[in-house]
Amino acid sequence: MSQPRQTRTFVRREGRLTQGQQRALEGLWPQFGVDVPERGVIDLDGLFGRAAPRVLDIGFGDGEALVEMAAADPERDYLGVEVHRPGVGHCLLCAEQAGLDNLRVATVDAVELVRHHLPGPSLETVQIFFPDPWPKKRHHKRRIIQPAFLDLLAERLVPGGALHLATDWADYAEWMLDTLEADARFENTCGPRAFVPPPPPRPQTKFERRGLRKGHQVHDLIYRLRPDTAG
Ligand SMILES: C[S@@+](CC[C@H](N)C(=O)[O-])C[C@H]1O[C@@H](n2cnc3c(N)ncnc32)[C@H](O)[C@@H]1O
Repeated sequence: MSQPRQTRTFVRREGRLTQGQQRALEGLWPQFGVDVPERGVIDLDGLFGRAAPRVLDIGFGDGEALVEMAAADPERDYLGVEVHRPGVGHCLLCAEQAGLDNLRVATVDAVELVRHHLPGPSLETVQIFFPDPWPKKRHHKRRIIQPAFLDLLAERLVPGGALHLATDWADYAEWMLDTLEADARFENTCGPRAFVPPPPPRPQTKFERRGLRKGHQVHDLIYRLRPDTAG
């Protein structure tokens, strides 16, 4: 499959905020929010107040699965990035209820965050659960999984770091396989062109439930950055 290089991303930022979400965005931002600088990389040790293995969750939606993962895994730090502000507000409310101190949230374009503001190699895991599928063929170039994005992830992941993807769109699952298997820096942890056998090692997400209700099959893929090819 020939795939275009990624040139720009298409994101939906706004949406109706509940009063609680609006209050959370204002009141809880100092505790959980990441003020991404106009230029330069984020000091992750300073942000989390410690040195620890780090997980980047791209497009966390309402954040409930992300909060569940962070709460169950206090030894690792979780950095979520999401542009849809109601989801961010909901995530902040959940993070406060869970009493988390290992979660931080950014509301910028994930591609820009990874490209310009994350030091490399700094991430033990990157997870992208149910990214926008862009099902029309003429929109495939908008999909976040692209060779150029893998270039960025290969630079930001630590040697041996994991890239965990999930989708409920069969065509996107094949696209992910084609893109990752063509990149010699990444190794499929389940064997060539294999999906992770169910159940996947992660909580169920909101969009996953939506897909299952529509009768979609869910596919998870976990790749590792080969240690000798780390960026
Ligand atoms: C289909 S939803 C999946 C949400 C969540 N992971 C789940 O499984 O419920 C995709 C999410 O990715 C977010 N998103 C899409 N492109 C993004 C980008 N470039 N940067 C940050 N978030 C993005 C959207 O706002 C949306 O909330």
